[in-house]
Amino acid sequence: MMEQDIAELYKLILERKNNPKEGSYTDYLFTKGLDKILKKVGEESTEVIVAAKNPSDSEFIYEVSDLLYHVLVLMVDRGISLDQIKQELAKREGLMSKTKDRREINDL
Ligand SMILES: N=c1c2ncn([C@@H]3O[C@H](COP(=O)(O)OP(=O)(O)OP(=O)(O)O)[C@@H](O)[C@H]3O)c2ncn1[C@@H]1O[C@H](COP(=O)(O)O)[C@@H](O)[C@H]1O
Repeated sequence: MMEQDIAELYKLILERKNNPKEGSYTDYLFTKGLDKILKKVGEESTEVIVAAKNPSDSEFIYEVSDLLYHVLVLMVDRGISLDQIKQELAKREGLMSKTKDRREINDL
């Protein structure tokens, strides 16, 4: 479900990139360009770090959502798809399980 929602948001952001919509914040970011998007990713990352130290779950969830959105905007701007991230993670899954097996062998 979560994966689907993120894919839907990615698609909508991509749609904004391809068909700019007046008044859209996403469009504003694409118009400002990469440096502005990077600044937002930096700011939102800091806000996640601050919120993580605060006991309020709702603030943390809010800031993670902001960061996630801005990272998706960055990916679209750089022309990177969700599938490319999935492939990288899947590759690691294979590598990690091999590393784990090796560790288990060394532990014998
Ligand atoms: N998920 C988001 C989302 N998360 C955060 N934001 C915006 O990110 C901004 C973060 O707030 P800040 O105070 O840090 O920034 P700001 O002062 O508004 O603006 P800056 O000048 O600092 O960039 C807010 O304006 C939020 O509206 C988002 N804007 C859009 N979306 C989704 O993106 C899709 C496309 O929406 P439009 O951009 O409206 O077309 C829709 O599904 C939206 O729900």
